Amino acid sequence: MGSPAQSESGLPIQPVYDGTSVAGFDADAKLGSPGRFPYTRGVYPTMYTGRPWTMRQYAGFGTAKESNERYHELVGAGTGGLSVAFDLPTQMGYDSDEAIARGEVGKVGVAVDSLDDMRTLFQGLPLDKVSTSMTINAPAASLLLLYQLVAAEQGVPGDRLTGTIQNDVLKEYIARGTYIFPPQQSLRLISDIFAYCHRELPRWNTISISGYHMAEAGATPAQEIAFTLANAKEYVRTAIAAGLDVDDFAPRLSFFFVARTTLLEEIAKFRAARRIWARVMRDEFGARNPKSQMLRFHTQTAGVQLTAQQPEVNLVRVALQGLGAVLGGTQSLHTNSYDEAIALPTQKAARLALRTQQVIAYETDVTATVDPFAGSYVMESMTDDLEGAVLELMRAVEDRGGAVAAIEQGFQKSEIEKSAYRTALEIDHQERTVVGVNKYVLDEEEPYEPLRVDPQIELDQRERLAALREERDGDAVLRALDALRAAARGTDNVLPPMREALRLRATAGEVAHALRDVWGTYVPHDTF
Ligand SMILES: CC(C)(COP(=O)(O)OP(=O)(O)OC[C@H]1O[C@@H](n2cnc3c(N)ncnc32)[C@H](O)[C@@H]1OP(=O)(O)O)[C@@H](O)C(=O)NCCC(=O)NCCSC(=O)CCC(=O)O
Repeated sequence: MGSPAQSESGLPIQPVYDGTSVAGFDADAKLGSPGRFPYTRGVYPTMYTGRPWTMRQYAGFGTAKESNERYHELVGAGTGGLSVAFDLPTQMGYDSDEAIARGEVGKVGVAVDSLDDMRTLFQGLPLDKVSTSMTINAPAASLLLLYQLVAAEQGVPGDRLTGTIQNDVLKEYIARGTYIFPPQQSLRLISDIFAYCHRELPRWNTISISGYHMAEAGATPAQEIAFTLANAKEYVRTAIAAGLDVDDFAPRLSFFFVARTTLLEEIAKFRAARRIWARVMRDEFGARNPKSQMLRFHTQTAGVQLTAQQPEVNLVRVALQGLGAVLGGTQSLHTNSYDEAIALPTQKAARLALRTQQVIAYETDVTATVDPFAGSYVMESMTDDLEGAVLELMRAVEDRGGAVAAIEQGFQKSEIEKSAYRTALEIDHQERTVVGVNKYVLDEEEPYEPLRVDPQIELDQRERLAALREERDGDAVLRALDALRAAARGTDNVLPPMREALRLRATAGEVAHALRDVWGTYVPHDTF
């Protein structure tokens, strides 16, 4: 027999697996049936034979008006859910007319400053029918409340709204960077959101606990799952300590992972993650509601694996990555556009990305049966191996005092950086093949015309803000922001006064500043 290869997590992959690889395998305990504890085989009994995953393409750029047009196009092309990308100032809690926002307005997503922008963003989209994901973290409460206010204007009550806010600040400290407040205050705000949604928006997924960005920063699959589940445990612990019942909020926790081109390990990763989470929730937190034990997740194909060289090859990579997500039982999927390593996707590239999902869903047979790899020697062995590696890393986080303490010690970040460095060296030394980059290189590439965001939109956005500040009742806004500060200083849920301020057309930036006044901001203690 040949020597074992190494998986992305550094685990051996044997050239041949056989019955001895799974000797003593207890199928009842490890797999169960689909839709039953420990959910290894998927969270729903019928999975895609009952309903396909949600095709949810992440999009947004420029102004609310331009993004609204892109959403109408996507819905017209057959996408099943919306996914909003916000620009950096919005994600950092600044308005488009602040000095710090200059040059960034509308660049990596849409600029949303106020109720007026939110209304434009969803013009003509019935919020009782479409489910909407918003990639927003530190200012998640504001954007969610603006969405609720717009829905109310459409006559849609909170209990009809479905969607997700990312709201996962712990991974922002580790990998993504759009944090505002220190960890304790961030966790308090997140618990307030859980409590508010339980009362007002019971079908809303209150958080999307994300490994994706850690993976993009270089985390291995085992690190991605371990650090994500460790963060999830921190959120659960905080909410329980704040007096919430685990079965009141845990059914609405959701997750978000990457899908790489290494298909087998990725499928094993999703299966292992479901099994681990089900046991954590039942055995460590005493969750009784099966929905609290189900790890439901969104997947995005790995952006970091896309190349600027020979960009059309990315279409092939994305198809393989998307296939892995589906074979792993994802609930929702974003397939990247082939030009994303270069710029924002063009309309044609965005459509092709959606078409890729449609081919997997409607032209292959992988949706005809649930968890097709179950019982395969290699798949069950790799699922077990990954489970072991993930549990070991989760223990390492616990040994450091849990996710927040480990973040403050720089643990997750430095582990991820080591992995990223190893991968970069392997590519440089040609130990890892990247087609078109270190092998099969073309001497001359065809020119490519990327999408560019018009700088005029920043000026337009500033004008609209100036008009808003002129028109609204400024004194009422100031009073509402004072009421928000008072709630932040005490223990009352901050969302009701925040909603009132936003309804009076306070901007998202003003709301974030009011909270900064009371809570301060987070300064990372980087250890290098
Ligand atoms: C839970 C998920 C993962 C998926 O929710 P969805 O609504 O799409 O799917 P779902 O909940 O599985 O299914 C919808 C409803 O159909 C039901 N259903 C589904 N399949 C079923 C089946 N086979 N049998 C019976 N019922 C079924 C479910 O129970 C549910 O109803 P009930 O609810 O009544 O039970 C959610 O959180 C989500 O949509 N997340 C998306 C996150 C996202 O787009 N993130 C973008 C990040 S982009 C990013 O960060 C990029 C990088 C960057 O910016 O840095």
